[in-house]
Amino acid sequence: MTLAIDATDLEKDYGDVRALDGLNLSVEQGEFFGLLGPNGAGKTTFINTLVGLVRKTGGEVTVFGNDVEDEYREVRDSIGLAPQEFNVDRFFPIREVLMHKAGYHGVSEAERERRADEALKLVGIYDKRNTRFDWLSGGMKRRLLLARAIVTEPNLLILDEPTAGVDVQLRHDLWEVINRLNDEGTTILLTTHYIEEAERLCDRVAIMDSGRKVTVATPEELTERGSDTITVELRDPPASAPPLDGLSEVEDTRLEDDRLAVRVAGSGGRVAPRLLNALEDRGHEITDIDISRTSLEEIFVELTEGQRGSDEPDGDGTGEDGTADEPARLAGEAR
Ligand SMILES: Nc1ncnc2c1ncn2[C@@H]1O[C@H](COP(=O)(O)OP(=O)(O)OP(=O)(O)O)[C@@H](O)[C@H]1O
Repeated sequence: MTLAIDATDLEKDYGDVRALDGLNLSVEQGEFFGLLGPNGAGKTTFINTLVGLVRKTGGEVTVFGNDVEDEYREVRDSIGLAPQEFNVDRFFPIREVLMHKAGYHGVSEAERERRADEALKLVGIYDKRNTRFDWLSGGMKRRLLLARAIVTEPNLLILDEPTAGVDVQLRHDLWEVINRLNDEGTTILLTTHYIEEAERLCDRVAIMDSGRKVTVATPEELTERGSDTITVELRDPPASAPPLDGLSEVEDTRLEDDRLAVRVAGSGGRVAPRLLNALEDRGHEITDIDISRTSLEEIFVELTEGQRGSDEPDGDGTGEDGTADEPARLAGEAR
């Protein structure tokens, strides 16, 4: 099957700044694909290259087999984009904004109205249909961006930080809508700094840094790459940590009072039974056990931290859009 997105050795220079540095990335049709990376990794540049807002410097990229520059029209008609920035005609009632958008992509007049109403209902702002954009609340503006992206019924929906700065309820509402579209067959490309979002929604994620792909994997595969810590409480703790030579996964053991913390490569759940057996064989009585997993967030930091320090922080404790940084956001965003 033709790939939804296929980028080969993609490059983009903005003067001296190399935003995409030989990016190779492919997204299957029907996938829910996450694009993660610290600020300045090149995510928005990649998206803008797909939709024709940025001209690539080198390499190739196709969307459903169409070259993004030579077959610009076909590509643009197949994509719905909800951008990071609010770039909407501020003075028009939002229903008209959606109808203009549908009209631009060749949707008939009667159909435009139906599509606009359907999209507004889907994102939950139909009662605001006659309100102009700049009179909407921040959360409603995010909903509108999604409505505008889906009004053309695109095969590929691109969401550039769709939930930046929105409250938990709205985030969940948006996830529901996006998930439903994906279930119905729409390919989704999502960039986000919320790790929970990527973990929950995405079939696969690519981690980008400095214009390159660091890795592509399912969220589960990524967390498997980390270390888990098994903490065991012992009734009569020994003076020092017991040797665990038979367990090849063990990376480190620490004894603090009656608690033995054992760091293991991969899944702690898989190692725990053998660890308990080994300890019992040595005569230790176990009174409690706890397994803590490495989070995807920690893996992300590990994979991208080599690049830290190359960007200046934005200095005022807010992201680009002025929304407050939150602890759950990924490294890079909260710097
Ligand atoms: N129009 C532009 N002119 C010059 N440099 C640019 C332009 N747009 C982006 N850049 C630079 O290109 C690099 C990649 O930026 P990009 O916005 O693609 O990153 P990003 O991964 O989307 O970041 P964020 O997570 O902050 O949105 C950065 O160094 C940025 O400063």
